[in-house]
Amino acid sequence: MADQEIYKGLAGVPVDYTAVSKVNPETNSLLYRGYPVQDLAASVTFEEVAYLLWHGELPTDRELAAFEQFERANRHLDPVLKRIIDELPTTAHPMDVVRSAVSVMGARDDETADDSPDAELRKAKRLFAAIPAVVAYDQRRRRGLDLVEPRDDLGYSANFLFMTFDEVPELPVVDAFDVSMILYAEHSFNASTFTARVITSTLSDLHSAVVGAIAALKGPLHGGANEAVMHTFDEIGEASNVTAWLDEALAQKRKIMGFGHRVYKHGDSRVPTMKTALDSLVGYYGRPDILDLYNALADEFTARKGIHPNLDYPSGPAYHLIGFDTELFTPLFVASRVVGWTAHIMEQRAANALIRPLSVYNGVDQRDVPAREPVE
Ligand SMILES: CC(=O)SCCNC(=O)CCNC(=O)[C@H](O)C(C)(C)COP(=O)(O)OP(=O)(O)OC[C@H]1O[C@@H](n2cnc3c(N)ncnc32)[C@H](O)[C@@H]1OP(=O)(O)O
Ligand SMILES: O=C([O-])CC(=O)C(=O)O
Repeated sequence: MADQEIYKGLAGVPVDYTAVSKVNPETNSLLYRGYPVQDLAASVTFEEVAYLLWHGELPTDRELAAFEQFERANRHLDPVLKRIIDELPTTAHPMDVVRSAVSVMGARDDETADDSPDAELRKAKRLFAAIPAVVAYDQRRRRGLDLVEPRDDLGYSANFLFMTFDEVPELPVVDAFDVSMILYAEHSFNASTFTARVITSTLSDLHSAVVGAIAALKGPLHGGANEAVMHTFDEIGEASNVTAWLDEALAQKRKIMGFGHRVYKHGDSRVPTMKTALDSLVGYYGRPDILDLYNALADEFTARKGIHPNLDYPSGPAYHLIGFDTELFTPLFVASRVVGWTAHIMEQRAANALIRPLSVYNGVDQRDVPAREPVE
């Protein structure tokens, strides 16, 4: 029945309940377990947000101390994993490296087959702790530099930057990076989270679901857009070129990366908070040219098309200013979103139903297989 209604891209279709986060396009707001994300970004660390997303409540001082201890104890790059990463060509995209790394972590985790809630939580926390070392080392090896061991006296974000750049970062940089991690951590049934839930729904394991989620995040219509934003900035060069560049891009019907959203149609709730973090980085690094280009493109594209920036738009230039190579931007998104993915994996497992929608067949009608001449 080709005239049966279908919901292409599942647009507008609610497929399950979630208590992890609430995306509200009417009020342009995002709640993590009931808390407005911009309030969390202003007052707590990424570690506390991760705890909140997994456990449903912010940690007490004692709970936070125990979690921080666990995280710091699991930060090291497993030497076996390092050897495997070293075998991967630097022509491989860093998303392929982090996806392969999580797959190896799954194969080497003693609890992979244990899907009890406690084991799932421990695996989620181990991934949270270990992914930064993979991303940081991948950037370093691409630059011909050695591994930097983690430091136990630094928080998650400061240590992440330390392992990448081999120097203790200044507070404004740590703060902006931490805010980006908080904002990227969770966003309801986006494509990568939904992928993780589909995989979990078959009763597959947590690492497999995260590997699938990374694969879904890689695409430029989703997480890959933060990298693509920087390529756009490089192409445009400077603010004065925006109009001419946009004329041509729109004439070619190109998608402008970092703009538009499936759910938010009047602006992404996270952009103002990330834009403030970008402003602070622009001031810290003395790069008003980046802000001029950012504003020129955002103002002109939104005025012409009524399409607003999404979180990837301010995050791209922010990561560039901090010093990350452009191809590493989406792996940074992975490091953060692994929290949301694993919270959803646990939620899916706790009230599972196999995810298996229907399709409406529109191929050729039933026909007979042609008779074959017998082979001599
Ligand atoms: C963290 C995140 O993952 S946020 C998303 C990151 N992705 C991007 O930034 C990639 C660029 N943006 C896009 O491709 C889209 O806005 C999406 C995929 C994010 C959402 O798209 P959808 O909800 O499926 O809407 P769709 O792609 O159908 O867009 C509706 C219309 O707006 C246009 N449009 C939407 N976004 C853009 C854009 N960034 N540039 C140019 N046109 C756009 C589409 O071409 C379409 O126009 P049409 O009706 O004339 O064909
Ligand atoms: O919600 C979405 O579709 C995409 C997004 O913004 C995210 O995953 O952060």
